[in-house]
Amino acid sequence: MNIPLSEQQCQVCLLSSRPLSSDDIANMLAAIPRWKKVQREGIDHIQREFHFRDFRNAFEFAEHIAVLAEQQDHHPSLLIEWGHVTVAWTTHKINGLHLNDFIMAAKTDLLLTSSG
Ligand SMILES: C[C@H](O)[C@H](O)[C@H]1CNC2=NC(N)=NC(=O)C2=N1
Repeated sequence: MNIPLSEQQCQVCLLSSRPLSSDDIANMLAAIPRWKKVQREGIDHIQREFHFRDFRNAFEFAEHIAVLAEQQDHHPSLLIEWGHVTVAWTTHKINGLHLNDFIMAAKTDLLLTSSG
């Protein structure tokens, strides 16, 4: 029985780890349907835009993500704007997507419900 992504912990990613294949990415995106695969400078990321009523709420949500990132030692790209936070995950060490990125995306979605 698979453990939900949001309940998994990020693993140590080795330099020798290979980025996920397009098929793997497509399969794993099914578990986090609000996220989409994008390219930034030719590198695969998974990205989602969250909407809030103002800047303060956007900033507070981003703060929760920052705490999570420190806990898991896996860090996002965050764009914080009035009413919006755009979150993107990739694994810099391998210049591509890793299971850790999907774990963090699922944990990010959970923050939304817990941070209200
Ligand atoms: C030394 C530290 O563990 C590494 O630099 C971690 C930090 N956070 C990270 N975050 C992301 N997104 N990718 C990484 O490769 C990464 N590496």
